[in-house]
Amino acid sequence: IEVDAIDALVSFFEDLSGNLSLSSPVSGWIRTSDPCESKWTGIVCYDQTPSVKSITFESFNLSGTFKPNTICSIPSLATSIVFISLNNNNLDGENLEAVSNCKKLTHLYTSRNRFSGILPDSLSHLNNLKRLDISNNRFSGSLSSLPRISGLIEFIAQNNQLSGSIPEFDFSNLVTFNVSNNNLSGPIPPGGDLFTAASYLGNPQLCGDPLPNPCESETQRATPPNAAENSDDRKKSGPNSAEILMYSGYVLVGLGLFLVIVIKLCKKGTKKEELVEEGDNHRSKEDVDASQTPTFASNEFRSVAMSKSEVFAGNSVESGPVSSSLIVLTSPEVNGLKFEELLKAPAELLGRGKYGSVYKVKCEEHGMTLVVKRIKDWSLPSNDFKSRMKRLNHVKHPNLLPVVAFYCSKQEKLLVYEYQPNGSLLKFLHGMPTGQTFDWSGRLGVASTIAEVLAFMHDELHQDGIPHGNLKSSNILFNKNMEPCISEYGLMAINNPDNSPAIDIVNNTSQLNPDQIESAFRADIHALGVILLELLTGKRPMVQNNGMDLAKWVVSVVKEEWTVEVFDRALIREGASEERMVNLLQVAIKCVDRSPDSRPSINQIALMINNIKEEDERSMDVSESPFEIRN
Ligand SMILES: Nc1ncnc2c1ncn2[C@@H]1O[C@H](COP(=O)(O)OP(=O)(O)OP(=O)(O)O)[C@@H](O)[C@H]1O
Repeated sequence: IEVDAIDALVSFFEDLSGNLSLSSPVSGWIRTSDPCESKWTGIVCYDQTPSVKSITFESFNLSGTFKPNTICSIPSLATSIVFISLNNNNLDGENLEAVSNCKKLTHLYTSRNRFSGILPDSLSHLNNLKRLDISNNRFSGSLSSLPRISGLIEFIAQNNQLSGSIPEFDFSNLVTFNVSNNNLSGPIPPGGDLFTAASYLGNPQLCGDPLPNPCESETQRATPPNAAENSDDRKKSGPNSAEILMYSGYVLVGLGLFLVIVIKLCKKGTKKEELVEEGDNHRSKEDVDASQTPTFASNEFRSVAMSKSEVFAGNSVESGPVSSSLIVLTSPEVNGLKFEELLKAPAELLGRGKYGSVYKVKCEEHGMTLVVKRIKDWSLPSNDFKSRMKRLNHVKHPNLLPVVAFYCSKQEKLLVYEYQPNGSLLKFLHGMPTGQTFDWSGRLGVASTIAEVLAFMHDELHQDGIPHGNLKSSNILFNKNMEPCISEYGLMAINNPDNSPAIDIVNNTSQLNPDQIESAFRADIHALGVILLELLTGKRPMVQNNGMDLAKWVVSVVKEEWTVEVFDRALIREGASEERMVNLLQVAIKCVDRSPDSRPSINQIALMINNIKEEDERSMDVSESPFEIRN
């Protein structure tokens, strides 16, 4: 790295750090060392060229000033830095408009600081920006220029003092958008209703869909003059009371529908009520006759569903309040599948997990095989479940298995996925027929993909408080191209490896406070660490011979300096690089750290694993040269 860039970085950090002592030790950041070679804290460099890729100082208690001009005026830094995160410090800013000279920036995170003043217009020159988080500061001014950033997929700006109207963003491109608790006013622009009211609440002068208060012209049209007082009252009492009114309406509609269904069922006579036992399910005789083969449908599910067999295709999940018999199909591939067909189709029990049973269901007419997961006793209220489904449906990643349909009632919830023909990572690692191997580069590829998907999902769903909650090797499935996909994101109770009383046996994130949600995300990191350990050791995550779980066992062996002992013999035999296995092991051990706060962030983990993978790929290229000696 050039001297002027090093000088600029050191001055930049001096300005950031302020006078207070930092919450974590920082190494490097002196003029006599190189940021990439000496691995300065908070700096990540590119592998191929020694230049700075990202600067991350999250929760360091930095109390100085963010002066982007110091780094963004140096061409080599301005053209290399893509990621800056200064979340959760005590920073203020100076000459913030200069950040627009860092033209390559894709991520800019400045949440939870003391930034104030007008949000610089020049941010709109950051053409590559994908994610911008300025939440929880004191920024003022308008948002008018931001829609010019065409590729923006995340804009998080709640809890500031922003004013003026909301401009016309390309909402269909945004996956996260939150401007709640500002001073914004006027109507929510077209497309803004793709997000829920939570994205807009706390701006008393904002109106229109999805907020409960219509805009003035609409109010005048809808309410007689003598009702104006009432509508004012409603505004004063705040959106919560209005929301309550709205939801009460939904409840009434739901009750109405429920009554209709019950009456219809009664009219159908008692024939259907003759139940026969089948395993732990009660099924009607008629149903048993209809399909001699076992199906997955419980009587409760079947009776409600059969009385109202509907297929709701495409984005019907968006269409507002729904009755408890609703099944929503969100994938074009399953579009057109009749609900009865799904119910009657032959089903094979794949397993009974902690939270329910999983069935493979063959819908022959459609040439499709689906998987239905039946969860019992998940206390998440139906409305919360539906809004969670809606949110999850917005977040897509090619290596994340989406829910293609769902059903919910108070007693049970059904989730439908496409069947993945190549089994799970658990099976791949621990149930391979002898003679077959799962080689090092394959394992490293899986590790890097899972970390990348998890980083993406955490990024997308952190605001919503939705972690995976049940990440494990049986939930990593190989698709038809043998690519690993994470399944069951955000659907289950929260794993609690730390046995923290804070999140003990809670299965409804909406009941968690922010600290508990944070713990839940950190529990995902622990779970990822266990998967990395399974990949490295080839051992199951369960209790080992001596009564320890895998993480404890690995940590104890490494402490005794017998590190090589932990690796899967197959990897050693294959001649996998010991150095890179140790590097991955170090990442895994950090992930399973007993103190959740000491675990690295998912973005750091994804970067570290990716670096190991890139190094591995490079070494393979070079090793093809006859002069190369492999380590
Ligand atoms: N979409 C799918 N395609 C193929 N196999 C699947 C699919 N979903 C789940 N499975 C497999 O079905 C089996 C049972 O799944 P289940 O989710 O019940 O297991 P689990 O992950 O051990 O339990 P739980 O998630 O309830 O803790 C597992 O082997 C899983 O890999």
